[in-house]
Amino acid sequence: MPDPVIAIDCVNHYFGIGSLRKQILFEVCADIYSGEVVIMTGPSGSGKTTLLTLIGALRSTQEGSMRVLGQELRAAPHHLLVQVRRNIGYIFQAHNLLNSLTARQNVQMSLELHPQVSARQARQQSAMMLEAVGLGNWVDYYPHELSGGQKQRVAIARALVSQPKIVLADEPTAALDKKTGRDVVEIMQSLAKQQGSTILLVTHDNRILDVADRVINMEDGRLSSLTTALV
Ligand SMILES: Nc1ncnc2c1ncn2[C@@H]1O[C@H](COP(=O)(O)OP(=O)(O)OP(=O)(O)O)[C@@H](O)[C@H]1O
Repeated sequence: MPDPVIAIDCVNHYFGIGSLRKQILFEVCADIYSGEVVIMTGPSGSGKTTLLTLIGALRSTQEGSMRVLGQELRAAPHHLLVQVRRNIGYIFQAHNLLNSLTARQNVQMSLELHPQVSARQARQQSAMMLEAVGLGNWVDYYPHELSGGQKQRVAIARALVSQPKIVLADEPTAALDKKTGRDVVEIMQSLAKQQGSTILLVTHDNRILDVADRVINMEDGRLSSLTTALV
């Protein structure tokens, strides 16, 4: 068995201090391997987003071990966290596109963290990625000129253009209708399979569970045993 790209061991997490301190995650353990599409489900407030932000090196791991791409994140210095983040594509429910930039410029932004990619290559790769998500005719449009589904596709293109080893997606279909939501997830799945990326996707949307290789469930801060593949 190869090493997991994400190895979570006995992670606890707390919010608040003093008498307000509250435990949110309880002894969470999971191993996620290269190329896997894993969906995390669970009730609102159960701790899914918290876990995703810990994996994404966006929040400090307090207790336990969180190894991402071979790097221990707990107590890691800032520059190592930044290095890990460069290998992760993030897709959040609020797509966070910059309104003053076109679709292509929004996508291109994530390549600016990669100095080995020239500006010309970045422009070309961004346009190609938008083409891949079905927005070839929309590269020069601004976010306010695009529909919710189109904006979400721009966010996917932005997350995938740098060929990240890991894609973390939090409710990527929440604002979308059934068909668009499914399209968006299938695009993510096929692009990630082509690039060999690992996808961890949080969703309440039962209709997309079949794209997963595995489904894991969070309840009251505890990750329940992994179910076998649904496909
Ligand atoms: N910054 C914070 N400070 C204090 N409590 C927080 C903070 N962020 C989240 N929480 C609490 O932690 C718990 C887990 O929140 P989290 O967002 O991880 O859940 P979730 O499973 O992603 O929920 P949802 O499906 O509604 O997004 C909730 O009780 C929430 O109120």
